[in-house]
Amino acid sequence: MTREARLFVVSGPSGVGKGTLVARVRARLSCLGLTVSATTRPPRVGEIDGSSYYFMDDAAFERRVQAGEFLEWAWVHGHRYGTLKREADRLIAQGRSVILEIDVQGGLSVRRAHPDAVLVFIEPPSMAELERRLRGRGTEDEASVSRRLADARKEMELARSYDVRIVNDDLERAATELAHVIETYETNGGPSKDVCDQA
Ligand SMILES: Nc1ncnc2c1ncn2[C@@H]1O[C@H](COP(=O)(O)OP(=O)(O)OP(=O)(O)O)[C@@H](O)[C@H]1O
Ligand SMILES: Nc1nc2c(ncn2[C@@H]2O[C@H](COP(=O)(O)O)[C@@H](O)[C@H]2O)c(=O)[nH]1
Repeated sequence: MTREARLFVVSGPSGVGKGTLVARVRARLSCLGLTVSATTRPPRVGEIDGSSYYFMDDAAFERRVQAGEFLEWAWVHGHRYGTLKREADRLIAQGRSVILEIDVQGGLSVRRAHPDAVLVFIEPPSMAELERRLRGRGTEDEASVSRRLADARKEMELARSYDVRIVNDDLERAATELAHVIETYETNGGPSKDVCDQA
């Protein structure tokens, strides 16, 4: 059986728990790659350039857009965010499946470029719980919380275009569901053990 890498897009409103879930799943499926995005958003305390994001100003981002370096990019909550082609290509070249943790506009662009990508939407148990998580994280000022909650409603309307929807209620249960989705879609295309051992 031929074994090939797959692209998995994980989207959902800001604060729903995508990063937390993906970290859990990667601890279980150690071969899974995760792209580091580029953004014009200023770094938060503790974020590291090249690891959390590639932080860049508008001019640098625009130069990369013009040079065709992005697999996808979008305006999200007032800033630009994008996946550099080389980020995904580097991981795919290693034969590993790859997760892109990106917004819905970006997810739909990825599907156009890679029709076999699997799009997973993470939903909050309720809007009240989403707000609690976003505020509880302590990273956003009041204006940013309001903007992200307003954007959340629009993003959730696009969830129906996604292949799979997972409610992140109980973290452990949701992580098991996401890991199961990835393993299921990888059945005919998962990376070989050799690839994972070398990753
Ligand atoms: N199932 C859960 N139950 C309770 N709290 C959760 C759960 N999942 C994540 N959280 C918490 O919610 C907050 C937001 O999570 P996280 O930063 O992973 O969200 P995100 O979707 O990646 O956000 P963003 O898109 O802004 O990067 C964190 O404080 C995290 O600990
Ligand atoms: N289209 C893209 N969206 C992205 C990418 N990386 C992140 N994101 C989205 O941004 C929001 C906000 O992130 P934050 O770090 O400022 O909280 C996040 O929810 C993602 O949906 C990307 O490369 N492309």
